[in-house]
Amino acid sequence: MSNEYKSAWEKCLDVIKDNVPSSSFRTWFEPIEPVKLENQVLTIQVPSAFFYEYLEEQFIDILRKTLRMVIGPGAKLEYNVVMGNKNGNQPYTVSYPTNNNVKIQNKPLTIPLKSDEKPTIRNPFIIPGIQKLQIDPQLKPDNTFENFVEGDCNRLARSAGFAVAQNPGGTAFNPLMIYGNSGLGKTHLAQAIGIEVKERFPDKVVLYVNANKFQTQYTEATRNNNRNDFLHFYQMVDVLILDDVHEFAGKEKTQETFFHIFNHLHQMGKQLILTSDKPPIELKGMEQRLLSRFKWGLTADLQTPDFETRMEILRRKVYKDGITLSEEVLEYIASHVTNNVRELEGALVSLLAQSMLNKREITLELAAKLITKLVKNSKRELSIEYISKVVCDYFNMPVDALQAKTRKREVVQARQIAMYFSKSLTKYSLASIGAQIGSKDHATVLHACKTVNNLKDTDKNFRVFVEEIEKKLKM
Ligand SMILES: Nc1ncnc2c1ncn2[C@@H]1O[C@H](COP(=O)(O)OP(=O)(O)OP(=O)(O)O)[C@@H](O)[C@H]1O
Repeated sequence: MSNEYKSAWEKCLDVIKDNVPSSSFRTWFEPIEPVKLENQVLTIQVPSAFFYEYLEEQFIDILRKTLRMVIGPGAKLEYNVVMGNKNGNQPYTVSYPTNNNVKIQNKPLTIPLKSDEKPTIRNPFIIPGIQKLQIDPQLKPDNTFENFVEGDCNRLARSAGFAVAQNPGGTAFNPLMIYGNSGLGKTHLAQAIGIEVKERFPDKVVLYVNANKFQTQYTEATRNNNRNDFLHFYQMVDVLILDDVHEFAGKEKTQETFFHIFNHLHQMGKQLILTSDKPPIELKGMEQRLLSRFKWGLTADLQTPDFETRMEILRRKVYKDGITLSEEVLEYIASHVTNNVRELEGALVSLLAQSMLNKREITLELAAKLITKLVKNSKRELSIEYISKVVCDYFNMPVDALQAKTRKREVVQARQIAMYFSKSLTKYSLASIGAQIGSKDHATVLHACKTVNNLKDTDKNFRVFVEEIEKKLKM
């Protein structure tokens, strides 16, 4: 008698298993625990509010029919939803009835709340007002394969990406990790895969998110006790594109959460696409178990495009914008802006803007004048490694000294200056800088920046060091 609820639920599972895809069964039914069966009301426990909603939204018909078959025509379902506790870590459960008598289409995507509870946040990408769970993939429509110029610099990454798009989750390239310096097309290529998947398989759930946004969402979810919802949301995605994964450096909790999402998706045969500014082996401040997973699939780099590829990128852009430009002007741009596709596009845009503003034809002279200025003023992308090297050279110490666990005054000072310039001259986060310089946390970097600012104001010698290093860095 006491185990009646268990055997009833097992019978239900036998029926459900034959009627839903096996991946759905594993995700949405295996985690359910039967709790009790009283007066034909079966209570089941689900891990989150989101889980409850999803079952009600997607599986209510099969649940209802199965319960009636197994328990009888008067069968009803009730949920115990596990909630995070606002004041501590102990989870607690809240009971919800199923919407047995309510038409699902009319049911809003919210749960009845106790008066003192704040509404739980739904997943951040759902398009409001649409009842069926739909996700805006967050892809920029121009970032297609068609608009991505192929060259020796990107051939491997592009073909791997294309293969993944034909058969997401079904190739050996899982995860596909695309890495390369800034402005070389990582985001474009990763999104091209997403766009192609959506075109070929419109029902697949594709999602692009950059690491910073993921981190912010995770922090919000933790603050609002919605971590389970957050996890479940990401675990539903078929193709997850995570851009700039190096931004996770030093963020242990976020890495841990992503690790679970990664494992779940990979196990379920879902596709992961990651981008980074470095190959996994050079990523600092990342957990080893995460790095080893990054290496499971294919790691492909994007290199600086050669002259021909740069010319083709310019020609396509000019053609797309309906502008005519002489080959010699294009050649001038392509031979002077060499490191970065974003800068190449930027140079072209500035040239067009100048010519429109001054109502002047774009001649080679105008191009030469503008590009010389642009190249001279273009801020070189500084890396944390480069900054560390310049600082250590200045103080005549080996660059490894910054990583040493020492409190020697000169090392601490050099480390603080390297942190200060990394914060002011790169777009890395405090956590990422700390992870790369001496494995410190974000608070240490913040403290370093404050200390350097203070000493610049109060200590003349120190100010001279900082100014001289700054000159070298900006040379
Ligand atoms: N092979 C290419 N063909 C056409 N356009 C390209 C190509 N590579 C890059 N681009 C264009 O260059 C610009 C910068 O590319 P993207 O933003 O993808 O670079 P990224 O490597 O992700 O840079 P970051 O690391 O700074 O985010 C975009 O406008 C993109 O469309």
